[in-house]
Amino acid sequence: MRAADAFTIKNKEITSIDLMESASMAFVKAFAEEVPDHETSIAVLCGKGNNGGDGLAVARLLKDKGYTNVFVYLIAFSSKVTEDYTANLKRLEDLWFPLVTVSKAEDLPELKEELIIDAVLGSGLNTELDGEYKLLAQRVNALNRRVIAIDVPTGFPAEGELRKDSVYLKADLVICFERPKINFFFPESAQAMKHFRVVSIGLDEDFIQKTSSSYQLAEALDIRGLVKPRESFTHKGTYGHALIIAGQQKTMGAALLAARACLHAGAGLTTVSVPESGLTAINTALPEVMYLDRADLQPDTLEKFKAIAIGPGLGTGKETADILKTIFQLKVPLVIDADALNVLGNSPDLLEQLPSGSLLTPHMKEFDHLFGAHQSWWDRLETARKKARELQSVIILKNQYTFIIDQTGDVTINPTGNPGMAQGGMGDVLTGLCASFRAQGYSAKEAAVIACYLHGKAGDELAETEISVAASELAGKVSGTLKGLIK
Ligand SMILES: NC(=O)C1=CN([C@@H]2O[C@H](COP(=O)(O)OP(=O)(O)OC[C@H]3O[C@@H](n4cnc5c(N)ncnc54)[C@H](OP(=O)(O)O)[C@@H]3O)[C@@H](O)[C@H]2O)[C@@H](O)CC1
Ligand SMILES: [K+]
Repeated sequence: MRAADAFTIKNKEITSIDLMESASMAFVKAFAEEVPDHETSIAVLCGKGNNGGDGLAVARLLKDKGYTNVFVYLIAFSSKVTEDYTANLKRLEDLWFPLVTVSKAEDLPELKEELIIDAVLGSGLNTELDGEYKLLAQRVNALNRRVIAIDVPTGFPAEGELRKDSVYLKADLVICFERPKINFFFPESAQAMKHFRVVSIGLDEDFIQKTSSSYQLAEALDIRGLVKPRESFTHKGTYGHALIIAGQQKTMGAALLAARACLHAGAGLTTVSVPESGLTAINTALPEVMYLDRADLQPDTLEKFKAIAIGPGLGTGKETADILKTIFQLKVPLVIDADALNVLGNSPDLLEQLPSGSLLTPHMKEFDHLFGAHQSWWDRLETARKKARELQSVIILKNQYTFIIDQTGDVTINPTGNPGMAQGGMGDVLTGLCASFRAQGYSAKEAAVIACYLHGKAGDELAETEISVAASELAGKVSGTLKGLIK
């Protein structure tokens, strides 16, 4: 993003001070939606870099907009200032704006304001906070006021490991410029911020698009671009035959959920392989779904499938390992989940035989069981990027924001989904969706991106009217949600 700033200034005939003005205006517009009451008393804490420069411009623009109680505190711990900071300070001084200079954290007065705007440090941060900045952050945190940060919370690195003992100036909301930072998507970011929103500041979009970044945020438009419309004269054979190998006598529900999702996501045919005791349940609950006896899981029977998903409720015993050995010999695209992942975690030799182009769908525990324990999500994601390249497979690392890591190590972040979906069976549904899209001929990465986005989006739609979302309900909803996405 810093490169995009520089490119825009150079090529769009916009000066850096005007870009700062544009960023500050975008901030103020979003701020006004969040804090509509113009009487709110606001303290703007400004460091001496460009983040502080934004803060000074924001204070002036808030006044212009009719906010009557805006107070500026100049956090003067450093002797260095930027040019645009100085220019914005002059603009404020010309308006006789009252300014309080804070040379040491202990000099910060007992702030009376209801709301604090954090413009102390932004993306220029080069190491974790210590000294006066750390003391300042701790003092402000202790006030327990509502804090809205400009671009990033002070002390929060845009990328790299988020250490548990780091100190940040905690924000309720971050209004950040142009693109979210990768570290916003890790659970550890909760130590520094509750929510974020992104505002456009007019950076050169072509440049951003062309600049290769290892991280992409999935958007509805991407899904529209990926999903192929259904053409006339197509038939069930066009949309592939998926097989789901899942369930034991006491975990039949997992198989039913995966099969249900596979069916509703549009596979031409769905077959499920469960113990025979599950046959009645399949016939009753999912009359469209066919059954394959476990004894028939042999290479010549399996070659005909366009995708095979394995794992939900399957158990971690020898049977699962044996089935994995069989399907690893085939040329059929695979989706590996749950107990099948745990079996691979138990046997590295078998993991080495994983066919390229497979799709793995671990949650954090399954991931760490497969590839070793991790202290931070940054490290976990780095391992996922390495392993996806080594295995030439796609990894869906499930989390509040799910990461989809492709064979080149690039990461697509899925933004859909909500806490209402925190219920058992959701992973089984996702596996069914992956199998369905793989069977329909999508690549492992395409299938993963469509499945994750659709899964969360269907959940979001249900959560508009429901506190919690049941997995079976979600599985039944995906077809309608997909239709809405591609309209
Ligand atoms: N580029 C653009 O065109 C636009 C940029 N914009 C805005 O600029 C922000 C980035 O501004 P920035 O690059 O000036 O850095 P900023 O975050 O203000 O801090 C710089 C100072 O912090 C210091 N410092 C670093 N780490 C430290 C630490 N741990 N503890 C203590 N000090 C530390 C560092 O000192 P140094 O290490 O260099 O001696 C330096 O003096 C960005 O977030 C956005 O808000 C928008 O206006 C849009 C246009
Ligand atoms: K900040």
